[in-house]
Amino acid sequence: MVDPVTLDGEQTIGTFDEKRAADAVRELLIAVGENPDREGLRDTPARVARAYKEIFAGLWQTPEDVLTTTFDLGHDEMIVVRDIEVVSMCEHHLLPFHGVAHVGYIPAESGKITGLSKLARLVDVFARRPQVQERLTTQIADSLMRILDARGAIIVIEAEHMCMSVRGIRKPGAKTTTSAVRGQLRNPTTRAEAMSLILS
Ligand SMILES: Nc1nc2c(ncn2[C@@H]2O[C@H](COP(=O)(O)OP(=O)(O)OP(=O)(O)O)[C@@H](O)[C@H]2O)c(=O)[nH]1
Ligand SMILES: [Zn+2]
Repeated sequence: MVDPVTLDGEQTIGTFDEKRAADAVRELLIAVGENPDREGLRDTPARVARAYKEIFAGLWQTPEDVLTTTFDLGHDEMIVVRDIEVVSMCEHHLLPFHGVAHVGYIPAESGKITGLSKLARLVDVFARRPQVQERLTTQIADSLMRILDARGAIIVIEAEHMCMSVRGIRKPGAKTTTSAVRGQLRNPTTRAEAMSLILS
């Protein structure tokens, strides 16, 4: 058994236990009144366990793991990547929420920037965990500020929550927008410029 790892100095977790997850899914099937031994469900517990391992893979990664490649391009102005597809799991119901993330930052004066794909990877590190949309948004912003020494960061996430569409209040199509703004992007003019890039 691997030692528990500490992520972002805030979270201590164990390993993904595939057998335990499969046993739990089997129990769940029994609890809902199904027969987990019927042919169609026989492989389901193991399959669901593998799916959860993938869906929650972000629990095994740190933002530092993906923001490794940095260049000094002498570019110290705002960079925005729009419409990064995001799929995460609401921690209240373990149902997906999905939508898009827009990620912008102002690099450190040194011009330390990261590869564009790394911004999408950063989104995934935090999305692939049991989440709430607000925390997902702030964790991305805080990582950019901390790891890239960014002078500013702005993250906007628009998502639809399955827990609001397929159960409970049942309002398909309702979208939730969250934002996190840090550093120089709190300045109203800079923020407005970022928002115009995000919304364009
Ligand atoms: N703020 C926030 N709330 C969320 C998120 N995902 C789900 N929720 C909400 O979490 C709340 C949980 O409320 P509870 O009253 O404990 O659970 P519930 O009885 O299943 O609530 P209903 O969904 O209203 O039926 C619900 O209002 C969800 O809509 C999220 O990312 N952020
Ligand atoms: Zn939910």
